[in-house]
Amino acid sequence: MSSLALQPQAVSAPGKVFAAGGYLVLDRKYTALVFGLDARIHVEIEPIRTKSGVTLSEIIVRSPQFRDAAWEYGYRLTERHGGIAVTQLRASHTSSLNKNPFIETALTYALTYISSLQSTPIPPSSISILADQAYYSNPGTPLSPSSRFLNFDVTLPDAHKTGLGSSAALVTAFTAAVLSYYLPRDVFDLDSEKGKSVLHNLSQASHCAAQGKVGSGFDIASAVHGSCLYRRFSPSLLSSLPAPGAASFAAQLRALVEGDSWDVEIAKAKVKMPRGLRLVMCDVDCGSQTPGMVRTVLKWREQNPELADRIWRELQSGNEAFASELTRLATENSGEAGAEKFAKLKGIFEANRKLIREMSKESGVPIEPPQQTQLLDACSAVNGVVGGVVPGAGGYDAIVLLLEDKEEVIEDLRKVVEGWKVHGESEDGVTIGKVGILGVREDMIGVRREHVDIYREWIASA
Ligand SMILES: Nc1ncnc2c1ncn2[C@@H]1O[C@H](COP(=O)(O)OP(=O)(O)O)[C@@H](O)[C@H]1O
Ligand SMILES: C[C@@](O)(CCOP(=O)(O)OP(=O)(O)O)CC(=O)O
Repeated sequence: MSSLALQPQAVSAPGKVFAAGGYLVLDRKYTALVFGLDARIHVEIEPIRTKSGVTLSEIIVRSPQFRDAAWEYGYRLTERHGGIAVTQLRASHTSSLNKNPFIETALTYALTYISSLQSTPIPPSSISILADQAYYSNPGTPLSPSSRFLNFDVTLPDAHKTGLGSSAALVTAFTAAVLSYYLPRDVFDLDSEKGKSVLHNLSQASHCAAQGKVGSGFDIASAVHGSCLYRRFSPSLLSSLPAPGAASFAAQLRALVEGDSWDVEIAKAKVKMPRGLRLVMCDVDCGSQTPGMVRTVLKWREQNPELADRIWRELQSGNEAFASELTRLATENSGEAGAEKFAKLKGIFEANRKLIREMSKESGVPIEPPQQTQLLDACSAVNGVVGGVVPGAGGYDAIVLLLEDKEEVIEDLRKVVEGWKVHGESEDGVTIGKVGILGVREDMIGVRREHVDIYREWIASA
C-alpha cells in the first residue's frame, strides 16, 4: 500500500431515537422501531501532516470542538495473528493519559480487519471528529458565520449529552472512514450492501467491546442503515471472539465480520414517515438519573413471566400496528384529511403508552413516570400533535413527539413546553426542570460519504 495512493475520506453517521420496543428488543422474539436523526457525527481521515524531516508512525485522532480532545496512537502487527495492537502515546512525560475507549477500540478492530485482508504496512494518518450541535446541550460558538460545527469549549467529560447515541454514531463513522481510507473500493465499498453489512458487524463488535457489554445493538444498526424495524442479533455471536492481541483474533474477527452467522434483521422498508409529519424531540432537565432500570425491569420480568409476557406481547403488536399505520399513511392515498387522517395513529399511541405505564407500575421502574405522563398529555393535546412517548429505556430525561410538520404546530408546542411546570407534588420526589425542543428530526438515511471540504476550517486550525 503506497501512502501516495491514499486519498482523504470523510463519512458521517446519524444519531437515533428509539421510538418503540424499549426492553422488548433485548429479546429476539420482539422488535424495535428506531428512527435515524439528522444529527450526525462526521469523521475525516487524511495523510498525517509531518514537520519536514520528521516521520511519524502514529495515528492521531482529534475532536477539535472539545478541549484537550486529542489521542495519539502507536500501532504494530502482533504475533500469532493477534491483529493490530494499538497503544496510546503520551503527549509528554508529565501528561496523564486521557483515554477514549470508543476510539481506541474502533481503531484496533478496524486496523485488525484491514490487516487480515492485506499484508502491506498501514501508513500513519490523521483523523478528525466533528459532531452536530444536537448531541450536546452545551451552547457552542461557530468558528465562522458559515460554520456548520460549533466550538463547545469544554472537555468531553464536561459535555452534557442529549442521549442521541453519540458513541454508536462515532464508532460507525470512524470505522467506515478508516476502512474507506485504507482499503481499495473493490475490497470495501461503503455504498454496497456487502460494505454496509461488514461495517455493521465490525462496528457492533467494537462498540460492544468498548462498552464492556453486549447490548441490543439498535444504535449501531440505525447509525449504519438509518430508520428501521430492528430485531437484535444473538448475543452469543460475539462471545467466542478472542480478545485483541490474543492468538487468531484477526482471522476470527474477519470470519465473524464477513460470515453469515449474523441473525440480525434490519427492515428499512417497514419504517416510513408519512408526508406532512415529523418527529420532534424534547430534552428534559432532571436532577435524577435512574441507574439499573434495564436490570430491574428484566429481573421483574423473570419473576413475573405470565404478566410480563402478556404486556410484552401486547406491546409488540401495538408497536407493529404503529409501524404499519405509518407505512400505510406514507404509501396510500387515503383521501382523509386533517385530524381524522391521524386518528388511528393517535389511538395507537394512547394504547401503547397505557401498556408502558403498566410495565412501569408493575416493575416499579419509572419508564413513563407521572411527571412524563403530564408532559406527554399536555403536548399530545396541542393541535397538530399526533402523539408522543418516552424514548428508549424511558425515564425523566426526554420525550419524542410525532406531529404535523407546520411552523404553527411547533410554535404552539413551544408555548406548552417552555416554562413547563409539573403540577402537584410528585410521589417519588423527582422534579423535572426545563424542557427544551432539540433541533433534530428524523432522517431515513444511514451512514454516508461526505465531501472532505466541509471540515477545512476545523482541520486547518487543529
Ligand atoms: N464528539 C466526540 N468526540 C470524541 N469522542 C466522543 C464524541 N462524542 C462522544 N464520544 C465518545 O462517546 C462517549 C459517550 O458515549 P455513551 O456514554 O455511550 O453516550 P451516548 O448515549 O451518547 O452514546 C464519550 O465518553 C466519548 O468517549
Ligand atoms: C432499554 C433498551 O431496550 C433501550 C435503551 O435505549 P436508549 O435509547 O435509552 O439507550 P442508550 O442510547 O443505550 O442510552 C436497552 C437496549 O436495547 O440497549
